[in-house]
Amino acid sequence: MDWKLNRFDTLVEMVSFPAPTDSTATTRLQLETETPIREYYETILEDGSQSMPELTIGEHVNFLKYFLLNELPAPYKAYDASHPWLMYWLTNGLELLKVDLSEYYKQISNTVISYGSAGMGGGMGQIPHVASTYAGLMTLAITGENWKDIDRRGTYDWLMSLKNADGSFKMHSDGETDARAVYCALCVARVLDIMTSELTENTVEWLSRCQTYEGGFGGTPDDEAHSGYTFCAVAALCILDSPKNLKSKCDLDRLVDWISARQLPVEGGFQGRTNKLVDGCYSHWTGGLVPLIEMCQPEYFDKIISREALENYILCCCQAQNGGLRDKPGKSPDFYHSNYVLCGLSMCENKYELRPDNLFSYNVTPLKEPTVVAIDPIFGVPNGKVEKFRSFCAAQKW
Ligand SMILES: CC(C)=CCC/C(C)=C/CC/C(C)=C/COP(=O)(O)OP(=O)(O)O
Ligand SMILES: [Zn+2]
Repeated sequence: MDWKLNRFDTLVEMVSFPAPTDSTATTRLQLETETPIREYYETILEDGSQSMPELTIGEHVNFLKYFLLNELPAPYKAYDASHPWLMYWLTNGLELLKVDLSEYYKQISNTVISYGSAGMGGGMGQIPHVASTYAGLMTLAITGENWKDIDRRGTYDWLMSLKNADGSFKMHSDGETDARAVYCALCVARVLDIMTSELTENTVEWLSRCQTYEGGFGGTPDDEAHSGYTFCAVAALCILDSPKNLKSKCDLDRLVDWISARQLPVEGGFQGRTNKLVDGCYSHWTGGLVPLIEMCQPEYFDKIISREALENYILCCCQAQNGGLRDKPGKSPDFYHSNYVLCGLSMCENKYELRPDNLFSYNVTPLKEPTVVAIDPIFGVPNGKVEKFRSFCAAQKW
């Protein structure tokens, strides 16, 4: 019998599976993706002919700033229901890159508030949607403007209208129910300080039911585990109760194993679900789970994933030559990937620990000279922004 050490230095039995007799579309795609990445790493790491690339900050700033300040080209009409998302991805990406956007804060905020004050739509005149509202309010948390224009009572009543009896939420009136909706609704309720026991009744139980036999969470109970939904579910559990208590709300060990298994051995980046390809945005959706668990179980610090391998993937494979960050080599950069790859890089550069005196706030310690701003691991904006917005709201009547 063969034995090996797992990452907690415990002996485990090695299981060997027979080699597949034939390739499948999945294995072919995986090989097509990993082979050029392996070859590229070999030129850097083995013969030393190239050095590890740095974050090309200037190029990424130009890419994001151009699109923040100019009219979007025609192909972007597909984003017509995602105006608040465009504002969030571009503003947050630039803030993470330490750009001072204060001269544009008022203009950005006036645009965002035009999407609604008691739930925001995807654009002017569109029905309110929790994902648009999450993105819009996170943008306002960054800018610090127009906070008094938010109708908190109206937002609360609207969130209650989206609540299902089983504790879950719909994305919009008559819309779909999933873990994204729960995360977005709770982020909105927390930042506006309108969380009540009525709003959150049964929600922990519903989220717990989304954890699958694999250890990750599906969008709804019995769905396939996917890191987009896993991030939403686990971050939502952290909003409902301190990250310290995560282990009483889910099978934490299974979750930890599932997260570790999402880091691909050649690429170093993450996939979002079993047997799928690496993608830069999972640096946040999968990688963002790591600090939440490290805050709950400090002894797991740097044992769940390799931050170094993820940084290699981000720096070597996600940077487009002319600026912007992307899913993988061969893909074009976009705002969504630019933001979430930078969020992942920020997680790599910092250690998060719960404060002993307040289990909802955390100390952030840089692990090295940071290239990007430290992110709030639950809300996805620079650390401290949500608490400032929440304190402002807590001092107002509603
Ligand atoms: C707050 C908020 C709105 C969060 C969104 C979370 C998120 C990213 C969910 C992902 C949903 C999903 C099943 C993608 C699969 O896409 P795919 O099949 O194209 O990708 P894959 O092959 O990598 O699984
Ligand atoms: Zn992606």
